Order: sequence, then structure tokens, then C-alpha cells
Amino acid sequence: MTDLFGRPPATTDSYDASSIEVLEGLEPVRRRPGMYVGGTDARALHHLAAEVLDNSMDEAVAGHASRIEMVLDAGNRLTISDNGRGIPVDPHPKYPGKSALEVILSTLHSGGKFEGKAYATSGGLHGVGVSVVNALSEDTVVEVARNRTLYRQRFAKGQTLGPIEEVGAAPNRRGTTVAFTPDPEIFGELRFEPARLHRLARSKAYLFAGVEIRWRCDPSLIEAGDATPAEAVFQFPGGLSDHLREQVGGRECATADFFAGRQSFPDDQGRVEWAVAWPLFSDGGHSYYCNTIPTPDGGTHETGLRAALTKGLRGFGELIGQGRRVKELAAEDVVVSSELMLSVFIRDPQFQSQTKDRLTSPEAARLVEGAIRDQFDHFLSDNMDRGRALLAFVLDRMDDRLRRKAEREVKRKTATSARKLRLPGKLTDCASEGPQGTELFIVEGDSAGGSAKQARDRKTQAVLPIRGKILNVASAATAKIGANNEIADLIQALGCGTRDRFRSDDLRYERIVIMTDADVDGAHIATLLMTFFFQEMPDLVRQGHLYLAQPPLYRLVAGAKSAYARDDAHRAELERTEFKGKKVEVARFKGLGEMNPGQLRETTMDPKSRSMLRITLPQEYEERAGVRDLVDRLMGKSPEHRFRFIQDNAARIEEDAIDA
Ligand SMILES: Nc1ncnc2c1ncn2[C@@H]1O[C@H](COP(=O)(O)OP(=O)(O)OP(=O)(O)O)[C@@H](O)[C@H]1O
Repeated sequence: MTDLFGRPPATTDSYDASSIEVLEGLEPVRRRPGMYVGGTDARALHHLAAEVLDNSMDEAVAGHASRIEMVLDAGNRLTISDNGRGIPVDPHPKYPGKSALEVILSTLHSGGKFEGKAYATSGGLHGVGVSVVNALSEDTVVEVARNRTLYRQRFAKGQTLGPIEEVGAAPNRRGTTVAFTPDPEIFGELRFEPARLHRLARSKAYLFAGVEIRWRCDPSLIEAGDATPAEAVFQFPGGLSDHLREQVGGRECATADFFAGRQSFPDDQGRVEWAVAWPLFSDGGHSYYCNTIPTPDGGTHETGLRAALTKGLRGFGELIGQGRRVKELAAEDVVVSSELMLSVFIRDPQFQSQTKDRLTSPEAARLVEGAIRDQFDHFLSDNMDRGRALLAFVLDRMDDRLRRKAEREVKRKTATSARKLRLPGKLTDCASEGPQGTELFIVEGDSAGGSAKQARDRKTQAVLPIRGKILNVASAATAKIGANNEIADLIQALGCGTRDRFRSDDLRYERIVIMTDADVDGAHIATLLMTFFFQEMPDLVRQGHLYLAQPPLYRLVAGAKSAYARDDAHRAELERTEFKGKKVEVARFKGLGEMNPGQLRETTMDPKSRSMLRITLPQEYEERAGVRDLVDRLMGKSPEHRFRFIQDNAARIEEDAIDA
């Protein structure tokens, strides 16, 4: 007998106890970093910073620290310190000869947050965070100032380099300082990004009004065009409301005031803070947190908030004689279009997974609903006009939803027929009935899709997020094209059929807009999409329905004056003309998701202020060679053709620019 590779099987004798490995200490973390930090990419690298910062935040939330500092130096070394109690340094009762600090840093599942004695509501619960950081760093130094003495211990790749030292007297200092350099053996060339760390520090400060967070980095680390400051101090006495105000920007909302507040749970079970606004013309973004940890997938605290808002509005409807209307009101009518932040602090939280993306503690739903419901009832009835305005707004959303539901059953009328048509689940459709004046934005990635939903005009603009690189139709067989999910969704959303079955009367939108990041990946995705249209729906392109969005690359600010620049040339031109002689701050947008919804709308989506390119099929090219050849050149199997074509025609496409 042989194995898959034709080799004789190993004898069973050799599979004995000696082949069972036990990984000691932190070795498992270095072998499988993905299990602990979700991978070895930039996100995982920044997760290390979050782990250490979360420990300092836990110390602040427990009332023991008021100041946290995060410093990034030129050697990719990150130092995070707080003025809390300091990690205990006395010998650990279970491990004689080792300090508690050493046990914490070099053993998984060691910590002070299991029992809830040292911390009431903490983000940490597994006791692995800082040991994982230690395991994945080439050099870690922890300093603790406690009992008027400064202690220090050093580690490398998870190994202790020596016992804890007493460095000297520290009469005026207390707290913990963790300094670490991520190990290039694990993370390769990756470096901490100032912008990401700065954002992380800032968001933690919003979440806990009682803390001041200072941020500093070596100025040489800030790339040209990146507006991240090299130094900043964050303290937000208004907590979440301060942040929400920034998110909403200049958008008009259903009520002039936000619904925001803080409330403790009964019996010392924790507390909740929230801020909600209802922008009139765009969808909102939602952020949920538990013990300052982001829970992007929501969970039981989210359920509680939805219930409080929905029941509150139903109750108010009944109060003002709209009882029958509000019967059908659903949570999604109240929540989907809102801009919302919710942060809870509870004891012993349960999450769905190691990465804490979703809260599952059952009691959170009841606690949050109870705490918010009363205050929401007051918000609605203390000022009846405000209550009425909000109710009218959510009833409109409800009507939209019910109408869409009815439409899904009998589909939107098109000029030729009232066909039955199913729409893809990912599509966020516009409310308008016919195609006139409507636009479909095909957006790269779910997160940019979310921003686009917030920035769009709900009436006329629809959003379809697509994930990653779509299939290259030019080199794929027809069967494969039909089976590809992203493409099937796109065809369904457009409604007009492909190739011989293309019917322009059935096209469900007047303009189809490709909106991708202003980087190389974005350009590639846009080219793949254009190829799809050239090959499968050339008439759609000929009839002028296809557009390319032009998100800006830079934002220039000098005093009260600001402007956006498409590219480097445009930026240089603005600096030479409008901003001549001024000290200009330049921020670079790395992707669509980096812009806030107000900026995205103004620059890229709002017909009144955006600029777009209309894609045309070069007439003489078609006459000479035909579309097929064009497609081959763009996307076929010979890259050198593709390159030449894009270069030759870049100018032409630019010339066809229109300001829609
Ligand atoms: N800055 C700090 N100040 C005081 N104690 C700290 C600090 N950082 C860590 N600790 C102590 O070290 C313990 C272990 O921290 P670690 O980050 O490994 O896990 P955790 O925070 O308990 O849980 P998780 O793995 O979920 O992050 C904490 O529970 C706490 O007792």
C-alpha cells in the first residue's frame, strides 16, 4: 500500500507518544498567530496595540487611571502607559520564584478579570491579550511604578530575559508602561501606521469621558499628504455625543437635537451610553461597543436599543391618535436610517467569539431596553413637535419599506412589461419608481458600501456593494460567468439582460456608476467592471449609461478654506492658484471608506457638486476593430496589449469627461 504520493506508509510503531507534541509557554502563539490575533496582516499588527491600550482603558474605566499615553517611535516601537494601579509585581502564590507580572506576560490565561473582583466591567476577559503581544514582539519591556518604587522586566519573543528588577525610587509615579516592537519574523515588513493608531486612541477617548489620552509619534513617520498630527490630546467630556456630532456633520436631521444620554443599570450592574440622530436624506452608520471593545456585529445590547426605540415610537403614536398606523412599525424603520452609537459597560460580558465581534450576554438586552426606554419616552413627549417630526419620519421609512415589499412581489414597472424580478439581497435600492433620474453605484467592498449608503440620496440613488475582484469575464467561459455570484447580482440589479437578450427599456437605472478607491486595486476593479459592460452589455455603454465616479485623493485646508483634489497634478495646481502663499494642510484619502459620509456625498455622489466621467466606446475604434478586439485588449490574456491600450486611450477617456 502507498499513500497519496506513492510512498510506503510509515510503520504504525513510529506513531507513538513521542510524536505527540506539547507546545510550551507562548510557543503556540508564535506557531499560529492567526488563532490569537486573526492573522499576520496590518489589521493583526494593530490588534496588538489595541490589546495593550484596552488594558489601560480597563484600568481607567475601573476608576484607577485618568491618563493614558501612546507613543510610536521611528523604530516601530510602541509605548503605552497609564497612571493606574500598576500590574502586580509581588511573587505569585502559585508560581514561586516568579512575579505576578512575569506570570501575566508569559502565560496564556492569566489575569485579574475572571472573577470581577479587581475590575467590575472590563474589556479583557480571557487573560491572553498582553501575553500574546509579548509572544509576537521581538522585544518587550514592562515598567511598573507601584509602592513608590519602579520595577522593570524584559522579554524577547515571549521568553523572559531575567527576573524582575527594582530600578529605583519613584515617589511621584504610578502605573504601567508596556513598550514593544512587533517581531519582523511574524509581521515581515509591516509597520504601525500613525493614522490607524491615532484613530484608535481617539475612539477610545470618546467611549469614556473620564479619560485623557495623549498621542505622539515621530514626525518622520507621517507620510507626505497624511494629515495625522504627530501629537494630540483627546478628552471628550460629551462622550459619544461629541463623536456623533462629527459624524452627522452638516446633514439635516429629523430632529434638531440628538437623542443622547447616559444611564446606570440597577444594582450596580453597569451602565449604558448612547447617541442617535436621524439624518433626513441618507442612511446612517451604526457603532456598538461593550466595555470599550467594538462589537461590529452588534448583539444583545443592539437588540435592547432597537426595542426601546421602536416601542417608544409605537407608544408615542398611540398617544397622539396614530395607533393604527404604528402597528406595522418595525425596528428597521426606526434604526436603519439612523446615525447611531451605543456603548455599554457590563460585568462579565459574553461574546460570540475570541475576537469579540458580537455581544451575546442575554441580560444586556433587558438592561439596555429598560435604561433607554424611559428617557426616549421623555425625549418624544417633552417636546411634542419634536416627537411628531420623528414619528412622521419613521412612518415614511415604514411606508417605503411596505411599498418595496409590495413591489418585490409584483416588480417595479418597466416601460415594456411588469415582469417579475427578484432583486439581489445586497442591493440597497432607491425609492423612485421608474428609471428616470436614478443611479446605481457599484461600490468596492462592504465598508465603502456602508459609507455610500450613508451618503446617497435615498430617493434616486441605489447602492450595490461588490466584494473584491470580480471575475474577469474576458478570459472566462460563459458558464463560469453565469455562475459567478457578484456578476449574477449585478445582472439582476440592472434588469436589462445581457448580450442578445439585452433590452435597454428594461434597464432599471438611468446611470450606472462604478465607484472604486482611488488606488491601484480600485483601478483594477474598475477595469474588470468596464470589461464586463463592454463584453456583456455594449449597448448600455454606447447609449451613455456607464460612468466612473471620481473620488478625490486629497483634501486641502487653509484656515476656513478647503478644496478637494483629484490627483497629484490637480493638487499642485490648487496649491499654485487658489491656495497660493497659504499654509496648507493636506489629508490623503486612502479609500472611499476614509471619507466621512458628508465628504463622500459632496465630492463623489451629489449631482450638484460631484464630478464624474462618462465612459464611451471610441467610435473609430469600434469601426476599425470591433468591440471584441477591444475587450481582448483590455482584459484578455496578453497583459502587454492591455497596458498599451490603457496608455493609448487614457487621454481620450479623460477628454470625454463630463460634469454630470
Ligand atoms: N495596564 C495595566 N494595569 C493594571 N493591570 C494590568 C494592565 N495590563 C494588564 N494588567 C493585568 O494583567 C492581566 C492580563 O492581561 P491580558 O491582556 O493578558 O488579559 P485580559 O485583559 O485579562 O484579557 P483579554 O485576553 O481578554 O485581553 C489583566 O487581567 C490585568 O490583571
